[in-house]
Amino acid sequence: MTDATAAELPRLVIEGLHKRFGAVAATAGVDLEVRPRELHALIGPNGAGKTTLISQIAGEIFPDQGRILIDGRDVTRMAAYARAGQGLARSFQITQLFTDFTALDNVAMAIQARQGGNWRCFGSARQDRSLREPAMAHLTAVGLGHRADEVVADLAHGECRQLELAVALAAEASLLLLDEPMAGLGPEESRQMTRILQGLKGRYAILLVEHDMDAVFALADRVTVLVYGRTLFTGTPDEVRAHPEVRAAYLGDGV
Ligand SMILES: Nc1ncnc2c1ncn2[C@@H]1O[C@H](COP(=O)(O)OP(=O)(O)OP(=O)(O)O)[C@@H](O)[C@H]1O
Repeated sequence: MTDATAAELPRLVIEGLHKRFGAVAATAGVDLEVRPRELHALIGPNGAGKTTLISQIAGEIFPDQGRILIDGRDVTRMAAYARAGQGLARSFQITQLFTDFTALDNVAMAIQARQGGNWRCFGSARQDRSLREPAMAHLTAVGLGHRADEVVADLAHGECRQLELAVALAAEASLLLLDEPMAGLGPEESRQMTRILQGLKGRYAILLVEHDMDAVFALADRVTVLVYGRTLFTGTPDEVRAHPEVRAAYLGDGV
């Protein structure tokens, strides 16, 4: 393989993924590719299977059929923690923040965990510049540098979202699964999160599940539309807006 072809290898490939819950086919044949440094949005009506798909990519549930490849490596049966070693991080629906610690502490702990450190020794590590400096850089990247010394319990909801993103970045993730980052945010917080994701775009491969169509169309390089657990269409935001079946199945509903 030449360097050029290696550079173009998709970060994430989903092939023919199926997952049933009893009678419900939550994922019923999904194909999807996320290219290097692409921000790829996943949209679809409620119940289309978006979260089920993200959970399979993260390794929290296993598919019945199909394959998941990260950087060409088959991870379909790999445990969730091992996928983190492949550069994968999921954020927003499952992240646990330590509410009695500061924003900076939370990010520093994520770095320490990534390095194989022990959180019980964290008190002494708080003063460790090798943790604090990169932690501050991640906080700054998500627009939270000025709140570094705030205890998490005192942060606003939107700021916790920003911190969760910093924690994912601290895990040295290069392939981010972002599950509804705008959920529960007010209009100004959503715009702030859109600006933050715009700043991360091009530095990471991102698969973004989001119902906020303004954010999706502002951010995405490409969009995949899921309907009834299947890939209906993948294209640029303009192609998705113009696609008759997508309009009928999703956008035409005034979503
Ligand atoms: N653990 C489960 N057990 C049974 N059914 C499930 C389970 N998880 C999801 N489902 C069903 O699978 C289908 C897809 O659900 P999923 O949450 O993946 O959709 P979604 O596109 O993320 O929806 P939303 O936009 O509302 O979050 C739904 O019919 C849901 O009820």
